[in-house]
Amino acid sequence: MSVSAPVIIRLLASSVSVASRAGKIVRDVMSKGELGIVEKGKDDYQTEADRSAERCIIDSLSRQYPKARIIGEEDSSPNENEVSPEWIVLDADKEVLGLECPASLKGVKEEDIVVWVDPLDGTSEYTQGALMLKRDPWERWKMYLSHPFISMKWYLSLLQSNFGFLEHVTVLIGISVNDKPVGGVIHQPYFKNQAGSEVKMGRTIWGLSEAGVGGFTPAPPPESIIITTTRSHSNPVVEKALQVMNAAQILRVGGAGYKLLEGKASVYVFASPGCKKWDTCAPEAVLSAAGGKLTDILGNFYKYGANEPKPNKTGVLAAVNDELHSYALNRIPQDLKDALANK
Ligand SMILES: Nc1ncnc2c1ncn2[C@@H]1O[C@H](COP(=O)(O)O)[C@@H](OP(=O)(O)O)[C@H]1O
Ligand SMILES: [Mg+2]
Ligand SMILES: [Mg+2]
Ligand SMILES: [Mg+2]
Repeated sequence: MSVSAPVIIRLLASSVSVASRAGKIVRDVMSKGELGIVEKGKDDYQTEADRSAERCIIDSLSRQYPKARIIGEEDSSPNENEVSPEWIVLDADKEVLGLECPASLKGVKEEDIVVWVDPLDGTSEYTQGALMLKRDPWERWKMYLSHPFISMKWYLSLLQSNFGFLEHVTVLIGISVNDKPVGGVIHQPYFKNQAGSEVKMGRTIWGLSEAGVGGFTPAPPPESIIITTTRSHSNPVVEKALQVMNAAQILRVGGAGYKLLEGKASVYVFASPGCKKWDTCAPEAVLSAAGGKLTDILGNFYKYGANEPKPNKTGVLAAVNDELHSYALNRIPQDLKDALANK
């Protein structure tokens, strides 16, 4: 790797490479079918894929950037004996390495960086996707019975959904400096790239402040207001904030990363404290590098320093441009904003 490139560029390039490897781990765990689901809290689950992908990312990055602070959702402390050598990725994406570093980021030192890692965003959709890979209806029913957190309503919607919701799953690596997300990687393990008759799985998108985005072409926003929100963590306050938007359509999809990528929606509204810093750091960096804005429901930016609280207590409001962000912010009633702020 070019040691002459500024550390932000090298770290972003390393993150692009390791995110693809983590995506392969996510697919491999699913193919094996042993998900190893652990309940962390209410509506909050972890699988073997979350744990292994996190070890792959954190070990790979911390070996190369020992002075950066790296924080992962799953808190899986690196243990030399458990990390398979194939999970250590030391190469770096060539396209990102060749980027011109913005002047404001050239002087950033490794110790100034905080990296927020969500090894698998959309765990609910991932575990539900596993059901759909069971072709035998009896096997599928038995697996459903071992997923006590999937309601009958969801089960029926899954049966209608063909491929489940695996496309909603992403791997997120967000890079912050001075509390601000400046670089982000969003990898989609189940994105299908059609090359002739061959299908290659996986796509990686990156964004760097003042430099732009790569790995995809941002679509122009839809003409009418289309909102995206949670599929699996709704509640009456979340619904109230959606009703006031006067939206032409509401798309309910999984994961924080996927909502901002999908290209079909222009605003993401989530009036709930459920998302954490690892859910929003990479998406905020990519969105803002593409001209969008992500704040809480009150319109304030979150801070991404290592000692900041992990929960995004006052919800998420994101839009593809400032105008739509202001529109959505003004529509949310003050009493709802106060209720979240005082929770
Ligand atoms: N009420 C809640 N409890 C736990 N996690 C929540 C939550 N609401 C949102 N989240 C987290 O925020 C991310 C996006 O949520 P959603 O898909 O509902 O929009 C998910 O990340 P993970 O899948 O990485 O855990 C999810 O777990
Ligand atoms: Mg989780
Ligand atoms: Mg997440
Ligand atoms: Mg996660």
